[in-house]
Amino acid sequence: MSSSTVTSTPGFPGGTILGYPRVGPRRELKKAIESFWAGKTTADDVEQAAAALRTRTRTRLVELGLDPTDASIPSNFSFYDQVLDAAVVVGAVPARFAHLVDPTTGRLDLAGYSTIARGAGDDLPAEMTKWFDTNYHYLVPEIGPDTVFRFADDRPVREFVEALAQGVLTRPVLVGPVTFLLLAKAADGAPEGFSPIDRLADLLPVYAELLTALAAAGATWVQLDEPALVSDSIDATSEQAITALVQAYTALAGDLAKPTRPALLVAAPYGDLGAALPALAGTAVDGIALDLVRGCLPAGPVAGLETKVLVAGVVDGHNIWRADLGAALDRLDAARTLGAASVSVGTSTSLLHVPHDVEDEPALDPTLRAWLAFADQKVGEVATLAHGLADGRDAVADQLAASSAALANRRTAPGVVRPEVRERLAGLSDEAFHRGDYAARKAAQAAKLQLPPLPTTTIGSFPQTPEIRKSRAAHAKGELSTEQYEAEMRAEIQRVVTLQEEIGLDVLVHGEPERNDMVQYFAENLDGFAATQNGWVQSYGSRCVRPPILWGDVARPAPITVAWSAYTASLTAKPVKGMLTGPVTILAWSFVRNDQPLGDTANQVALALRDEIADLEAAGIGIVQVDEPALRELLPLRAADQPAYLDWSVSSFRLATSGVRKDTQIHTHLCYSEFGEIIDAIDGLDADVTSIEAARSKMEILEPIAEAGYPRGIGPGVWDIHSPRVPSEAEVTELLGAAVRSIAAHELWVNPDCGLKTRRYQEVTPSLEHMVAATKTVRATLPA
Ligand SMILES: Nc1nc2c(c(=O)[nH]1)N[C@@H](CNc1ccc(C(=O)N[C@@H](CCC(=O)N[C@@H](CCC(=O)N[C@@H](CCC(=O)O)C(=O)O)C(=O)O)C(=O)O)cc1)CN2
Ligand code: MET
Ligand SMILES: [Zn+2]
Repeated sequence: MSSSTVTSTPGFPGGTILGYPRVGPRRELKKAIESFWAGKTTADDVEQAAAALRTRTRTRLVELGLDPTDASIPSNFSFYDQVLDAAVVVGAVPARFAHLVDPTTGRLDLAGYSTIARGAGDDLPAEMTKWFDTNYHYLVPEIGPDTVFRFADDRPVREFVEALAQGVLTRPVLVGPVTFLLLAKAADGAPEGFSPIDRLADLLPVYAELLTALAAAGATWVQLDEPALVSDSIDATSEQAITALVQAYTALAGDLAKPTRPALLVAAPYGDLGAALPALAGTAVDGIALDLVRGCLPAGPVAGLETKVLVAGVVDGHNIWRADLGAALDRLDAARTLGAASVSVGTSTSLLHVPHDVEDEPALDPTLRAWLAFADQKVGEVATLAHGLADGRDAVADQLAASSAALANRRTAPGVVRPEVRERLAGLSDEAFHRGDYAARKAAQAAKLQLPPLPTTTIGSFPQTPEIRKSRAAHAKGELSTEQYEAEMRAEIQRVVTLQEEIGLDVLVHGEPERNDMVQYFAENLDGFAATQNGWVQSYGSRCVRPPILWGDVARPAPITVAWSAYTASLTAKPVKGMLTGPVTILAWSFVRNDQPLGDTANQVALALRDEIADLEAAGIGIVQVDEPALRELLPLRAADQPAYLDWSVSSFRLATSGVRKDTQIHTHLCYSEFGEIIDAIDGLDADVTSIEAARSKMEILEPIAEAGYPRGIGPGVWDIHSPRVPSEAEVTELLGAAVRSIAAHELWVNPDCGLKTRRYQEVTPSLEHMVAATKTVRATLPA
């Protein structure tokens, strides 16, 4: 503990942020890395683009008021994902990728790194899953008893040196060792009962080595992100996690003395540390960053904090509403009562989850724009609050007044409250949430739809080709008339229908060519939402989304999808599945108003969807899929908060889908595989058919479903569409074989893991052909 007594760091008096967007305001990194993947540029070109982007970020952050000399500027760059980066730094490349590591340098090049992320040839990619309760995805590390940890890549040191050479003393950001291991899965072949966290003692020396190297390069602070400690959903009991936390930071901070190591800031974004806070405060780390937007403030002083910097995360890194600066200053005053050596202003999470700059949205209504803060505005808020904290509220009186005025304006602006929407919701009876007996529905649907056993279908989208995107961009710019644009989309639907008929699929889709994104599209067609032009946020790797802003009461001014689905149905004798995005997912992938409970907002969206489904049914569409891939994502990280969430989320889905006749088949689709824990909620949705991701985890998901005796239709994905790999017919046959062994064949559907929008036809056509051929093989094995 000797090191902490020599700490005299004042922390970050000008404020700090936990991280900043990495893809660039015009998605520069996405463009650079995708052209490398396409073989059009070299790894050096990508490195140069990345270095330019890092320089731009640092310059911008200094301009916005962060201090370039006290390590308040984080360095959190990544080519794809920070969890994969951590694995690469500590040498934990799964054995199956060992051939990608250069035997002389012991390093992975950008091509090898990309292969782990995306797969290539026979190399299946690492598993990908959601990062806490966000729409960001990380690559799951694979750790076994024999994984050799070594300091394999000094990229964090090189990036620190690069910044220093440009006059900016950055704070390198790394995924902390405890979170890294808690998020990892046991490598294939690990013995029963083995858990990656068992390897903590072997991993810590590598982190120590890295910290030592960073200190030698001149780093004064390093940030280690430990969000696993705010979540009960991670695969460890909280006592185990806390024990690991104490072990880790006793070793890294207590046993390793400064200046051999930099000061350590342990960050706990996304929620509340709970009992982990006093435990962490008892170690010799130099700073703790708390999420004071999602988390609570302890009631009084915390023992151990008196030697530490407390970074008070009062500016929301997860949403885009302008901060209530007065309330944030109150919170900072309260944070001062915890007894820390000093309090610095911070963001609650990295700013990775918000777009760059609200000033880059010229088309946004100016009234709405005044309510918003994107990453750059949030850095400004941090600087203002730091000023107010240091010099008193009078010093920032103008900014406080502007913040209160924006809030007051938000409360009273037209459209924020629409009485007719509120009255319709208040008048709903219990009946609006129930569909009636499944067995009767199943019989009515079977009689109407006449499908073969193991019906084949897709999840909705077909490839978003460059031509489709160009047309949409031209239409948005006014260069292509609406008439021409819609004619092109109808021609695309015609092609997609013909292809599905040729391949022999049983339930057809229209392919969603007219949608820029499954949430943004609906937001653009509903009242109460605003869409952005440049508000890109990284979702995974090079893939980005522009989350819409849900600012007012939601209503549907006119049918949205009906004409597209009806047109599709006119082209084929096969059943056509209508395609909507569910209320929970629309909320999860938007920036949602924070002035009323999420459940109320969800029900407003649900009513709009209920009307859309009624119109689809009236237009003769017999199957409607309502996607809820984000149902798991919004699940609160603390177990105590989960039942209330599951209650409103499931109810809103039922409100959307319960208005139909019993012979109308409702499908839903959920991505991601850890559904064991929400199996009851999936059951509660009461959908007739549910498709889920299963291929990347080799159908492991079927076990909890079979154990729970799940009673309705289920379509475990047999093709991992997140990878450009084409699965062989044999591979699909094997996955389907596994499925029929655990799920009753009459409830089993055959489909890919997810939509095909990110894929190319050269992958889609053979993969779907393999899927249909494999289905025929497996059908032949079924008892008559
Ligand atoms: N919101 C959301 N979250 C989600 C998913 C999802 O589908 N939506 N799926 C899961 C996985 N995440 C994903 C996230 C993004 C994408 C994706 O494909 N994103 C696209 C952008 C989609 C989009 O907004 N497309 C627009 C804009 C396309 C574009 O880049 N246009 C060019 C111009 C066109 C040209 O000349 O090529 C430009 O703006 O520069 C459109 O089609 O209209 C990308 O990164 O490339 C896929 C999956 C989980 N979370
Ligand atoms: C992320 S879930 C995607 C569902 C949507 N229907 C699609 O096929 O793209
Ligand atoms: Zn999906």
